[in-house]
Amino acid sequence: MTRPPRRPGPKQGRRRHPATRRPVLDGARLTAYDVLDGVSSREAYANLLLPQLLRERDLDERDAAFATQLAYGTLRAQGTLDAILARLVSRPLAELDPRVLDLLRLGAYQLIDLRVPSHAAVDTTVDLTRAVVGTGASGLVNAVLRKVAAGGDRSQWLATLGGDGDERLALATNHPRWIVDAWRDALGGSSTDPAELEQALLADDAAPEVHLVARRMPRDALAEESGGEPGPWSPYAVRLHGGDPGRLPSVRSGAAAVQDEGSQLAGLLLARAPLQGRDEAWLDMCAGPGGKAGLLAAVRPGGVRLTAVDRARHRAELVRSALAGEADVEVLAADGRRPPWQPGSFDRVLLDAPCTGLGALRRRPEVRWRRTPDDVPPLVELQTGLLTSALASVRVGGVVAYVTCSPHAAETVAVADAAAERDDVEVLPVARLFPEVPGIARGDHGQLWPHRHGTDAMFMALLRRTR
Ligand SMILES: C[S@@+](CC[C@H](N)C(=O)[O-])C[C@H]1O[C@@H](n2cnc3c(N)ncnc32)[C@H](O)[C@@H]1O
Repeated sequence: MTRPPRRPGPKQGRRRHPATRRPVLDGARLTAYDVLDGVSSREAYANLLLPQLLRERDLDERDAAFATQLAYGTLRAQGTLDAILARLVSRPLAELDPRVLDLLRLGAYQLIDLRVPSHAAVDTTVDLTRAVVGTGASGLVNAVLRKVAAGGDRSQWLATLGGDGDERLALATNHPRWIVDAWRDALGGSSTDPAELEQALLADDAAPEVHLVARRMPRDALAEESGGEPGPWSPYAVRLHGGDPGRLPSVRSGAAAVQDEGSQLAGLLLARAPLQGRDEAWLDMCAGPGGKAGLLAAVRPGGVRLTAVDRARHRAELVRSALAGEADVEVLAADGRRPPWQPGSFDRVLLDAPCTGLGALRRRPEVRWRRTPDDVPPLVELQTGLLTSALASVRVGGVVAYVTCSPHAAETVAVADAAAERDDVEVLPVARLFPEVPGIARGDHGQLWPHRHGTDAMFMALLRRTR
């Protein structure tokens, strides 16, 4: 959505003396700025901070949509915006007042991606600068943004920035270089079709549709209530094209919930896995905040007891709320690597491991700039420890589903394949359990993709204890 500024109102076109000009701040832009500031100064998560600010400030629907577009769009495009700004600011960007840098990004995003008329984008950002930083900084913001506007839109700026193939791809798709490399690697390494890689990265950057899961109600009833359509892969999924899912009575009651269709398939993987012998005890080893545990509780056969665990006490509490009203469930705050249960206690174990989240960037716009390649090795160590414990927790003949919301090879295939080298573990092919989902096989494991499946890039491996 691109819209002209609503304020400062009727006098907008008139020339005024800067000293006497009293801007009325634009609620949408101020809210978007506050999100950027929260992300950069307090490491806030945009997907948590923005809804909170929208609620507190009671913005109307139009302003709320514009604030969302500005905040998320600016965060996603940060790498490209910074590459442009670095050409126009004489100091290194890191030496700027962080508030000024955020304001420059917000203005530049409107100019290059939304094509807001330059006077509107520049004037509103200068007003915002005066209000949140002071008049001193407004001259710099004004001058730099005028140069951004003079350089044209995104495609003109990309041509100006130049760079080699991968650098250009990173800028064009709003990803850091190392994530471009990781996605290529996951899609097939050097034999990856460049057009598919670009499509995948663009899909990873696009705002996702909202997916619902019908947990304790028929899916058709949820589709009718929400005005959405049945999802193509999960028998429980409904895809929404708009609207606020939080207002739906079924979501409020817990009969349905918001859950990416890929996450639903990850839960279903555990439920569908072939098992020999008893099927009575399921474990969700990293359950917070309880999305997959909620689905497992709903789809388990009668008589199955579900234990849901999270190391973080507050996340375990969220699981408790997600499972409220369910019988035969137990929620524990515990470290999955030092389990309070006996070895071999469970028939099925879901390990939805903590990971870089590189497959869910579309819903967490700032994460791509916060993560670095250095985050990967400690996560791999944690994932490996948790998988070892998951395999110890499952009985002989039982199954472990290892899942990440990342396609990065080190935390997916490498972790699962290392475990599969043990002489008491066998790999079960994932694609066989999802014949209705094309293009899911990643060797014997499974991989969903935003550009193929319209889901997060979830990785899934299925391992069976053989002795
Ligand atoms: C990817 S999230 C799980 C998402 C969840 N399965 C869902 O669908 O809502 C990973 C979770 O693992 C938890 N975690 C991290 N280290 C852990 C550990 N050593 N033991 C148990 N849980 C852990 C984190 O607190 C986080 O809630």
